[in-house]
Amino acid sequence: MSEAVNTLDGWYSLHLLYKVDWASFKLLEDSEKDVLINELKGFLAREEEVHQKNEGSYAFYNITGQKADLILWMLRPTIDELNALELEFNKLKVADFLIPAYSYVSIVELSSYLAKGSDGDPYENPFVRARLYPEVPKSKYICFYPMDKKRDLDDNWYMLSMEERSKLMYDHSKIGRSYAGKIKQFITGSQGLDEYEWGVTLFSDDMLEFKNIIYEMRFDEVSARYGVFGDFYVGVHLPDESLDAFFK
Ligand code: VOV
Repeated sequence: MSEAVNTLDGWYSLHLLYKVDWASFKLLEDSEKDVLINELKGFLAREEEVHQKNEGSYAFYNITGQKADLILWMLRPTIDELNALELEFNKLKVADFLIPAYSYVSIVELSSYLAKGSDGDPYENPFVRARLYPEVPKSKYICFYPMDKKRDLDDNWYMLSMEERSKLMYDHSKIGRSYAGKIKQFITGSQGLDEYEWGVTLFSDDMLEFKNIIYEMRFDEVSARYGVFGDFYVGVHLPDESLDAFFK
């Protein structure tokens, strides 16, 4: 059996994607829309408060295309908190007009392929903590997709030796690092929690950078040989001040 990689695991992660039932929504009076939008703003303000206190984080974006209209990404120390938050969100008035499109449960993950052995508890290392309990940025654009590593007989990531996987991950990280300052990436592990093995959530102020990095990585062996991808969701940041324009 190949040696399993150790992971450091941070906040729990829940991606919720919804379509808006515009036909029903448009029948509401403006005053009813205002009540609903204000209630949603209250929910997001509470998310922002938690984010500011570094007790969790979140992102709220308008998805482009017909797969969904909205993505709400929430991070918390426990799955119980995410479970309660999902319930709270579903009880908002706006949820009467939202149709679930996709959801993804995972945990912020840091693998040890490239870790330099260091003394002490890694969970106390400030650099590690910043990765495991991250501040999600409010970049203009988001790109989210789930993915697997292949388990075919000929190409099986899980049957490679630790040395081979570490070498491949090193090459992967070299490409990733060339996008420093352009893309912020969050890898969440979902083995045993959801359909795919990882969620990839990227943020950038330039949508083209998503295409650039993902295309470049396709030529790298980790993705070219072993990457299996789910649906891609891209979208535009939906800050508080844009909610009225979005819904009305
Ligand atoms: C800004 C871009 C960027 C950077 C810097 C980066 C770097 C790194 C490092 C250093 C490491 C390993 C340590 C860790 O941090 O876990 C990883 C790990 C990982 N990555 Fe990555 N990745 C990026 C970006 C990036 C992208 C765009 C993708 C999607 C691949 C594609 O073809 O669409 C991806 C995938 C992953 C995955 C699935 C893992 C976990 C693999 C596993 O088997 O455990 N990643 N990644």
